Amino acid sequence: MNPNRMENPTSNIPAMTLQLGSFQAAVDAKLQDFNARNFTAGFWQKQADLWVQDAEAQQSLRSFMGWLRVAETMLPRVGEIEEFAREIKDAGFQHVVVMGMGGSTMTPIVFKQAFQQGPEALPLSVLDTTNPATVRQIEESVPLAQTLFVVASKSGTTAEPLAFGDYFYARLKELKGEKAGENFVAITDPGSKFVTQATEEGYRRIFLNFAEVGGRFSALSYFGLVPAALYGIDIKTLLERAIGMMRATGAEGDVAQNPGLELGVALGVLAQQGRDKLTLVVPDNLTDLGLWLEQLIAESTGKEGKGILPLAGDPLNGPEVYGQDRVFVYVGYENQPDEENRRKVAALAAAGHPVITILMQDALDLGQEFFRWEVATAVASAVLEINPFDQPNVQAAKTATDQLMKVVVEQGALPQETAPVLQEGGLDYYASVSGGSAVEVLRNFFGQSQPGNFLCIQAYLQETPALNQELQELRRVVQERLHIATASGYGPRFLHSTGQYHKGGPDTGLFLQLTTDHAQDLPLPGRPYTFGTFQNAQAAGDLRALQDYNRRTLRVHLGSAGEEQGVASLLKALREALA
Ligand SMILES: O=P(O)(O)OC[C@H]1O[C@H](O)[C@H](O)[C@@H](O)[C@@H]1O
Repeated sequence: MNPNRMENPTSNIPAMTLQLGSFQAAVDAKLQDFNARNFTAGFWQKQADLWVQDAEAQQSLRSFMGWLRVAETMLPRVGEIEEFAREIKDAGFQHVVVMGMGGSTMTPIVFKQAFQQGPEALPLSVLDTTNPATVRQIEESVPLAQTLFVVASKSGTTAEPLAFGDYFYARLKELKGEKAGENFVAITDPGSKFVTQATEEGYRRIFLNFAEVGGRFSALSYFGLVPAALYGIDIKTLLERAIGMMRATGAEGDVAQNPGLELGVALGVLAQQGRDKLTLVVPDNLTDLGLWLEQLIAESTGKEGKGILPLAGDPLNGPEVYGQDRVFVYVGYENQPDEENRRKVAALAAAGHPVITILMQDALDLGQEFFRWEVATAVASAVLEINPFDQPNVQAAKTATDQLMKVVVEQGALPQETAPVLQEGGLDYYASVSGGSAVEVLRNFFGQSQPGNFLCIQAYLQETPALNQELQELRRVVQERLHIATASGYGPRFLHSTGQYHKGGPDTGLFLQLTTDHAQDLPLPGRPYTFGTFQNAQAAGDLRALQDYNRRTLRVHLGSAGEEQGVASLLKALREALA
């Protein structure tokens, strides 16, 4: 590492190159306009009228800007967190499972992929799905009595983390009786209801985070740092590099060039010009950074019919395949050639697509990058004149799910479904389009596609490498035949991420929901329903919410065909439908 890094931190900011082609002039004009309005100074002073004009919205916006200086707040607490990590190791723990949704677990997911486990540290798993097969898989893969469960929920009221906590607490009680709490840690906001529960259940430790730091902006707070320290990451350096980026973006006064402002203005202006699909290209060891960026950008900007749609994992192809709605962002490492990706991205730039490139020195630069992207997301939201810190349409799916769960509690099962438009080969198709065969239903559904649209696969299934491959192939077929963007997410994870954009952003999505019968379901202790019913209710609730927003939806229930086999049949029909 460069020994001068802390003396002059801004000199080590990872290189960012913007190749904006014909969009450069519009971006420059907006930058000039922002600079003339002293945007950077106002930004750090939390001047809410830079975003919205409504007084109530301004007040709410200001109250969620604690992330601006959270890295500085956390730096003196590094000792406390590292001491805790040592205590856990000394107590004989052998594994850590972080459980939560959205912003509360996305950062550990990135860390687990981007870093090697530290030599003195513990292996890490993350649970962020109600899928019973996944819960079971995690349970079977860890030594339960020697596992530390970190329940991470800012609000302390999110249904999933509370269910995960209750499930594993009951399992630990069977093993350790009244001492079960020794294996549990909470990260939550002061005063949340969960603080009371965790205290009553004798949790080993409760880390109180900060009310003014929102979930998706919490990477550099306890939510990101406690799992990072347990996994053996040098959190001091991570924070120091984030502080370097704070300075570069004007935390200590004016700067000649502000990398967060430049990125944010570019993304905001490009979106206004129709380049609203932010297509992420990363090397294999950074694919989960794509998930982190998705939740940050989609949930912050996807509202009021506007927004930037970040796409993680959209197949990288030749320029002729893409429409005019793309901006490509490559994030990689200076010293990692990643030749194929870089060559393809260069071809896209040469063909006139806007391309942004960010090269990090090593994974610890993620500290800086989290902060750069947080600033850029807030800036892009100012260009779009929206409040980046609320998520008004996430609630729609939660409310619909809650209503369905009420029926489950009262009547013992989810309400009867309407009949599918088609049943074929063990698969049930539910859609507003009809057809006499799967091929026809798919042809009619995708026949609605227009330039600038996107396919969104919503898989309420067990994530496996084989299924990932199949879904990727499905995306490739749609991308190559229809020339539209493709997104894919596992439910309920994406509900706490891109789900906001799906309902609050522009009406350009074609939503393909995949559900299954849960062959090996798991009961939830103290509740009259199973994980499987919970996941099905989440799928049904979100489908209802999407339909309430008049989105185009197709649900394919894979039934008991087996998930991989079911998707394989669907893929076969899709190939024929789009031939
Ligand atoms: O941390 P929690 O309060 O449990 O919230 C978890 C997630 O829930 C919601 O869906 C929000 O839209 C996300 O921004 C948040 O990260």
